[in-house]
Amino acid sequence: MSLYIGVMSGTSLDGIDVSITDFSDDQIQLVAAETYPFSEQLRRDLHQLIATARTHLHQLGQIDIALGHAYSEAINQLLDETQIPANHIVAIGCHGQTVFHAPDCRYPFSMQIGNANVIAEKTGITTITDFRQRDMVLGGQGAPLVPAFHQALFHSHNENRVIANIGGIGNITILPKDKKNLVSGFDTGPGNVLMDEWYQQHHLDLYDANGDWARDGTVDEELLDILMMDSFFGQAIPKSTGREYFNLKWLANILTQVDKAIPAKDIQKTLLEMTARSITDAITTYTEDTDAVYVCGGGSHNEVLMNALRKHLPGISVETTSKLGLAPDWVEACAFSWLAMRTLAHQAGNLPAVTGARKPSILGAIYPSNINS
Ligand SMILES: Nc1ncnc2c1ncn2[C@@H]1O[C@H](COP(=O)(O)OP(=O)(O)OP(=O)(O)O)[C@@H](O)[C@H]1O
Ligand SMILES: CC(=O)N[C@H]1[C@@H]2OC[C@@H](O2)[C@@H](O)[C@@H]1O[C@H](C)C(=O)O
Repeated sequence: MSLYIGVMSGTSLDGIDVSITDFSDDQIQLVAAETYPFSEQLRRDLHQLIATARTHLHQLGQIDIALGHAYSEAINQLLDETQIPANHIVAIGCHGQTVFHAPDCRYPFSMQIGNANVIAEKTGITTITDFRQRDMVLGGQGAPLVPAFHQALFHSHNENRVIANIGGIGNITILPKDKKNLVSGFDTGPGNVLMDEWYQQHHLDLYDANGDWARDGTVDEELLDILMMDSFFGQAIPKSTGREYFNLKWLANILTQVDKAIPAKDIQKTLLEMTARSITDAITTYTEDTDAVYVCGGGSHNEVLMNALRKHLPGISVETTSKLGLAPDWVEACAFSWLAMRTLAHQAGNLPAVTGARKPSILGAIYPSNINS
């Protein structure tokens, strides 16, 4: 056994995904996975930090350490539930919580918090984090990073595949069956983030389960046209984005350009349609002869969204990654355990064709355990 842990808490702030994967004998086998909720306080602090992009350094330090403890507790809980001793785990790959992603400024950076000193100490397991910034030093976007894992796990010689992750933000990986054609991938824009934020304005829950609220709404074509005019959608690749750009302020600004009152659930349905269209436009623009699209991330549970994707991709099969043997909720966490494995093996984790980096690079910072070493 060659067991690695992956930890992902993504842009949706819906919790901490922890996976245990076995990479022995060149296989990629999910052993166990679970999502653990943030405490209400931590979720609120993270949300405020991300939504306002403002903080005191003291508070930032506190949230960084608190999140390190929350990750450690989640990891230790999964080890407890599975009865796997910590010293059977080679390493943890922890994505951390993105609080700001700025790939296109003078000194590009991507800030993930969740202190890895805490994780290495509280779990007794070597921890790897800060996966994005080395790629950015090399001129890359630092994102998306999962395409290399998608290639390792999901590439097929018989089928032209696209993997579509629909988390808070959406991103696709294009996997041509002919290996001579390069694997590519990029962020497509908002996944669930705007739908979530709009839903939270009108309900007490965090998201529109199964798309039930949107289901009864009607797409407002005028609003959709304005939403789709955003320059990010037409921007050349490589590209990546985040909540610092696509957020309620962005939406409010666009709503002022529509000279009429639109019912809230019609806005929800229009946001859903924008997510679907931005993904399917990206697929039709950048691929030829796609046979199948496999969806992962929480958006795969939204029936209305899945049907919208199908409507815009006639003749192409649209399923979830479960069909390929890995449930959609665990793809990102597994990807970061795989990236940790690559780092320890001194192998590159980024794909320059995806991020735009000048060359492949080993990614991440290693925080060695005291117990295993
Ligand atoms: N049953 C469901 N019905 C509809 N939507 C759902 C359901 N379950 C999850 N989601 C959506 O998926 C989101 C979480 O997705 P996921 O965990 O993939 O995002 P993330 O990892 O935080 O984001 P990212 O990939 O951008 O980092 C929720 O916020 C919600 O919008
Ligand atoms: C900066 C950042 O955290 N980006 C995330 C986000 O969520 C989806 C999309 O935007 C993707 O680019 C990336 O996450 C995945 C894990 C990635 O790097 O592939």
